[in-house]
Amino acid sequence: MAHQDEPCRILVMASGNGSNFQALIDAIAGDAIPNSRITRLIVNRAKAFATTRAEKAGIPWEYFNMISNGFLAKGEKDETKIAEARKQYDAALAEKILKLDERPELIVLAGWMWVFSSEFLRPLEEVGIKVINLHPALPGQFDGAHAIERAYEDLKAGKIQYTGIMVHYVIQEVDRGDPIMIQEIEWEGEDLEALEAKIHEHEHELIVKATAKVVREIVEARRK
Ligand SMILES: Nc1nc2c(c(=O)[nH]1)N[C@@H](CN(C=O)c1ccc(C(=O)N[C@@H](CCC(=O)O)C(=O)O)cc1)CN2
Ligand SMILES: NCC(=O)N[C@@H]1O[C@H](COP(=O)([O-])[O-])[C@@H](O)[C@H]1O
Repeated sequence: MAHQDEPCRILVMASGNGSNFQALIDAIAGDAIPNSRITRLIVNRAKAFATTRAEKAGIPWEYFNMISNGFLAKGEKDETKIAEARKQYDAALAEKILKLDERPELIVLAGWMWVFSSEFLRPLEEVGIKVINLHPALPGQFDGAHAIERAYEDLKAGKIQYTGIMVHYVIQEVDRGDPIMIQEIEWEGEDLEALEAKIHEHEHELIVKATAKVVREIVEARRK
């Protein structure tokens, strides 16, 4: 448990552009997320631009990938081997995080495109590390990857009248953890590219507000 007045240690995980990671960097610098520090970025894709953002912000980062780090041979198609490799990768990733000199109090998945098994989630839960995720859909609407594209198809088909985004706690069931913050987003007939841009703008605000809320809860819990 961190000392009462120490900054809340946040570890961010990303797989791509990292614009939400950047929103967190900027929010902490501008005190929109008070008394916090991003101690590390972990990416699972070598070309994730999030690493450039980390470099510019002076945040340590590392690349950790199931194939590149030797848990599965490239091109392996055997489902049993893949399933076992995923578990070993997840367990190793959790162990890596738990062994950090600066163990995080909060992990934020900011465009982390990898489904975690209990081999990752359980060891972190056991020591009280919270894991939260930004997802570009409303609870129970479009779980999983490519949510915006799927929402767009249903909007065009008139199956839904609006979409939204959320930040939620991460449990094993993908995108079914308790929501922390939810925001509905109107569709005004724009095309997919414009809708994605609008959603991303709202995401950059929501991830900051939701992270700040969880940080407050963490800091308050230290005092108990
Ligand atoms: N156990 C959980 N793991 C993750 C959660 C979660 O709620 N529970 N949230 C996701 C983030 N996410 C949606 O918000 C998500 C990301 C990726 C995928 C997915 O299908 N990934 C594939 C690989 C896809 C690719 O590499 O392009 C996979 O893991 O095999 C689904 C949902 C983060 N993890
Ligand atoms: N299922 C998870 C998922 O789809 N996450 C989405 O990845 C994007 C990351 O953007 P970024 O790399 O620019 O932050 C964001 O739109 C986020 O909601």
